[in-house]
Amino acid sequence: MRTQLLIVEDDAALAELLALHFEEQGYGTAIASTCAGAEAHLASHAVDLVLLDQHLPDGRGIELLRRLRAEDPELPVIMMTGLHDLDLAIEAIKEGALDFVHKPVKTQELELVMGRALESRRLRRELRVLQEEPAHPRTTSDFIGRGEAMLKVSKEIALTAASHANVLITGESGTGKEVVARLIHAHSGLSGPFVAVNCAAIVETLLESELFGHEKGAFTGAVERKVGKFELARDGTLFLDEIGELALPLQAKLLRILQEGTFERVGGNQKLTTNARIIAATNRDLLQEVREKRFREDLLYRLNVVTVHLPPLRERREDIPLLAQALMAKAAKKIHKPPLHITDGAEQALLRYPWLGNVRELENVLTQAMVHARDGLLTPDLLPSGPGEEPPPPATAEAPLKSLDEVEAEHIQRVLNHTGGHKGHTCEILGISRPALDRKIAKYALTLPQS
Ligand SMILES: Nc1ncnc2c1ncn2[C@@H]1O[C@H](COP(=O)(O)OP(=O)(O)OP(=O)(O)O)[C@@H](O)[C@H]1O
Repeated sequence: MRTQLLIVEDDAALAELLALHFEEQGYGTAIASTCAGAEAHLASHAVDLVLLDQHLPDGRGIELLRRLRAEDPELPVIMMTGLHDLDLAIEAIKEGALDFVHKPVKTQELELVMGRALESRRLRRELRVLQEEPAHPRTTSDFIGRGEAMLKVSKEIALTAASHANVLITGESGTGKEVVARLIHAHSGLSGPFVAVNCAAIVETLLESELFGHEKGAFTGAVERKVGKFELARDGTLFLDEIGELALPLQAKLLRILQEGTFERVGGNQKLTTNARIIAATNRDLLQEVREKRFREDLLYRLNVVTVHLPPLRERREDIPLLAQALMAKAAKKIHKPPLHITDGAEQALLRYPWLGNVRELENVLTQAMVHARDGLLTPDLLPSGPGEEPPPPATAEAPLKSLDEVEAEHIQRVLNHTGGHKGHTCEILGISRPALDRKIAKYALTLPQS
């Protein structure tokens, strides 16, 4: 996507010269000869950088700069000032201009200054994204999975990464969908950031502005213009987690973006373009959701150009020992306690356990064990299925087959027993929210042991 430059200059010959020069350099350019013209252009076009002259027929450039900064504090503006106008240059910087160049403008100097301005904007954007996002594995060595099932996944990641096609990652909660999305991004060669949005964590009305941004005054509380995740993910990846939770009106909007590559901020009429690669994830069966008319079929096919399926941990138990080591090493850095030595008994327990909350549950159980361990050993009593409790029956032909509900009820009860009925810890281990736990307790009439 071309970088869009707005030249605000009333000297038509100079404006044309600059426009021509930067068009040749690959920029998209527009010219405004007045403050009013510049503001009108900015209200209806996406602009990456403004070149602003001080003397304009309907006002001073510095005043326009002040208004532009109030409207959008992230818009980079470069002032063009007279050679001896040092006071003005200083004032412009104070008002938030990123830089200034003296007139007569030398295009080479301007190129340098513009390059710096765009780079600083990119870094600021990335910094903001990093501040918003928790750290996650970025390299394949952080991704554990040596068994058959995960080798297949690794191969899919490698094949998918460079294609830039939209990807749908499916798998139960906690199987590592976000880890895989980040790996695909890290190996894609895309220059922009990885931006994650959890579609289930934000109420529908706010999700729209989170995704698309909003204009100042678009609704009560919109005191400033907000840049949405689609804009932040420019040249990068937008990770839409729990896409199955997206409400139907937003599904329609998302479909339009995927078809046309354009969108508008909430309360705005400016058509913005996006080139973000979309990676979506879900723990739902989207085909079933389509059959039940809760998910748009056309959207599913747009998102699902490539599918990566992550099997549940209980179907790749061979990875558990290695994962346990890696997850303890990771937790050690967070809680400042050393990783534990896994005893044979504990390894057997880890291999038997159902892990309905998958890798996240394993991570939480091990972190808790590290907190409680006394002698550097991981022993079975530190794990939810400790001594005194019956291990799950082996899956032989004679063993009675249980429904998923029965297994779930039994498992949640076991974790509740382990935490002494502490709901917060139980949620952490299971990787589910507090309301979800309360619903399950009511549904299965589970009992809360007193600690
Ligand atoms: N293969 C793996 N190797 C190392 N760590 C992993 C792996 N898979 C998952 N994890 C870790 O397990 C935790 C859960 O992973 P992640 O958040 O990616 O799961 P998810 O499937 O996106 O979950 P949800 O559906 O609940 O959003 C994270 O802390 C992640 O770092």
